[in-house]
Amino acid sequence: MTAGLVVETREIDLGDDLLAYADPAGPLAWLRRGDGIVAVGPETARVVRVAAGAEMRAAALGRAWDAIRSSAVVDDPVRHPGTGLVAFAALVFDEGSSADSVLVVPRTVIGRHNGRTWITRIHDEGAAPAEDPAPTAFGPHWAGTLGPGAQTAQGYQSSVRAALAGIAEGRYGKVVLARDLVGTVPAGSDLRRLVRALSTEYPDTWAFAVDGLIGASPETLVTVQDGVVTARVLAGTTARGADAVTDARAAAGLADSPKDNDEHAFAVRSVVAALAPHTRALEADGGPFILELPNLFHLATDVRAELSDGASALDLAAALHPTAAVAGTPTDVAIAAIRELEPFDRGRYAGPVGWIDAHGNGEWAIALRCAQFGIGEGGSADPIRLTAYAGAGIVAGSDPEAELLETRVKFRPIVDALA
Ligand SMILES: C=C(O[C@@H]1C=C(C(=O)O)C=C[C@H]1O)C(=O)O
Repeated sequence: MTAGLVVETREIDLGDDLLAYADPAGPLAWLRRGDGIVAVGPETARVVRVAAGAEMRAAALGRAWDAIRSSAVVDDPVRHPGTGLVAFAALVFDEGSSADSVLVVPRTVIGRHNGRTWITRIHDEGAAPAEDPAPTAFGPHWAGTLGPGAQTAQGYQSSVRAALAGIAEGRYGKVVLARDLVGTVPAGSDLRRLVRALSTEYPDTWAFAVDGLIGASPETLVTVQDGVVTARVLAGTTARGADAVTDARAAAGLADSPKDNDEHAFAVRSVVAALAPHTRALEADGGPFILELPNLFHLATDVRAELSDGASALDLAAALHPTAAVAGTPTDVAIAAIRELEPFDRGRYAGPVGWIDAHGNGEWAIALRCAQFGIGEGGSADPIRLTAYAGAGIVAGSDPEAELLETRVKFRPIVDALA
């Protein structure tokens, strides 16, 4: 193990756009309505990758993070969640995935919260701290291509029918099935443009970019801020209407749908059960409310609690994952059904993505409405490959065609941003 890290946070004035400081080829960012944290440039202080193995990957990352933070010397007069030593991370959905779970400590981080902006410099003991950061102009606009992946539209509907048979046989109550789209973006594309487009178009989501996983998730897996824990459960979805009348009808239909309310109740129960051992004064909103996104409506429930055992945001993300919103119920049977019915590896899609600081604060979303870019995979002249994913919860009464259409609407943020 190398020497510890030296960390220094200071308040500074920054322009409006934190993304302008990020690495165009591999942005590292977590943003919502302009607030959040962004790594300056490509340089990192530590990168931990965990491949499939005997140990749960979140536990391995947690241990690595404990070692990094316990040997760090931190000077942080700002003392705000996300200041001081901080890491971005993205974890795989399925422990058996051939993708890595990853934790990245950048060399320089800038952040903004409620009008305060700061910079954190992180370097090895004895090394020089990073220079003052400078924004770089965005590269030219680019467009990507996207087409069918391993799971075609036909294949998806067959998998939904197979899941309905599994539900009818009583093997599981709910399973979330996804499909994939694959494509490319031109070599040298400024990927910050995608992050910016997603965060502008979908302001009520977490826009994230971690190790090539880029998306805009409406679903908060968990946040921890000075001992307060929150989560936002989404399950139950319908596309927005084309005009005011059909839009209102769609929202009312969702609110009244027994199928969607059942599906939602499954998901809320799984979150409450996972948080209960680590919290007290756990409150889930009375009934679900309708969350309005530009492309669809979701049934949503906000959960809030006080941390009772000192668990970190990463610990809680690991305890919560996979929720019924992205796996199904019972969890282990649903995971087995996903392995059988999805002809691709989810990688980090539907896994936890977020950040953690040295005090255990953090914000984590479920990696939805996203694509994994193969940054650094080919030569610098090769197009960058990407895989996008979207899924839908299958319960008794689900219609294969309606579920296919739901995935199409969920792809829209990424598809539009690549057009
Ligand atoms: C699986 C996805 O979304 C999840 C499934 C939902 C549903 O089935 O209604 C709603 C929100 C998410 O929890 C996805 O976006 O890919």
